[in-house]
Amino acid sequence: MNIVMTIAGSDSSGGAGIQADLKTFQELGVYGTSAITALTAQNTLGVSDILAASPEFTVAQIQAVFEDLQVTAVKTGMLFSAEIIEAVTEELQKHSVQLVVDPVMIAKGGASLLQQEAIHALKTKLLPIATVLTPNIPEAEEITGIQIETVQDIETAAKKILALGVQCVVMKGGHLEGEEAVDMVYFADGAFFAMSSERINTKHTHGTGCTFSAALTAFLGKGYALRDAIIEAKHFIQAAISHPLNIGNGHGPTNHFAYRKAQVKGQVKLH
Ligand SMILES: Nc1ncnc2c1ncn2[C@@H]1O[C@H](COP(=O)(O)OP(=O)(O)O)[C@@H](O)[C@H]1O
Ligand SMILES: Cc1ncc(COP(=O)(O)OP(=O)(O)O)c(N)n1
Repeated sequence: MNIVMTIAGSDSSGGAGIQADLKTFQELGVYGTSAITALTAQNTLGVSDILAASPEFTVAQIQAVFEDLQVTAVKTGMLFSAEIIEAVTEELQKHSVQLVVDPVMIAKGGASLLQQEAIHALKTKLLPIATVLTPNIPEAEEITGIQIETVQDIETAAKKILALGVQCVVMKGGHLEGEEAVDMVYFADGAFFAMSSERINTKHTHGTGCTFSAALTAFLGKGYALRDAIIEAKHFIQAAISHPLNIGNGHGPTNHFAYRKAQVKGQVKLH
């Protein structure tokens, strides 16, 4: 059995965070474990409260799992504070795992899920040990200080991120405009490719980034090569966005159960 882990915050409404990750893991046939960094009181309209775990308790969860189970791939989501990032990095450095870092910063409703002063720790501690970083455009802007408006800006920002030590960066284009949702993938060795899929006209995109990075982690845990895992994760999120559940009064969740039933072949084009 392939065992993977998510280190992230709990979303009480189940569309993002730990809940989205575990549903995605289950759907992709890997065994999901978790370390919860924070509880959020949240629904499809927004986040109303946050209770962070201590760095010590976050690490205790990771240690309990790793002492007993053979985890091969880990993702991080909401990490909330510099103290949690530092503690998680120190612990993960002891293990040989593929690490997907989703640099969760702001929820769709505008709530801050990462303290401003934690961005330095993300860049200097966690990124150097990461296999792949999956920022959306605002997150890439925050990490690099570059205002991203053009494809050239995306490339410049990606190169700045790779210089921090991560092996690969997926610049997610969900926040851009256009008929296609385009993600651009850059590797430290200079390789590059872009993936595009039809942009679905929907407000039900709560947890898209969490779900994409969880699917990527699951495919890495199953032994896929990094490039193939990224492409298959894009298929997974496209299926999840294309088959809406239509629940809640705000930004509803994606459908984590659509991938197996949906016809995903040909939905993602590579450039
Ligand atoms: N409306 C959409 N239609 C199709 N794909 C989308 C849509 N919105 C986001 N995506 C895809 O979902 C994934 C997550 O992207 P994004 O929404 O930018 O992340 P985040 O949730 O971190 O803001 C990316 O692969 C992106 O291209
Ligand atoms: C607990 C928790 N973690 C992460 C997020 C943000 O998830 P993301 O996938 O970036 O989705 P949106 O916030 O853009 O919908 C969250 N809301 N809660």
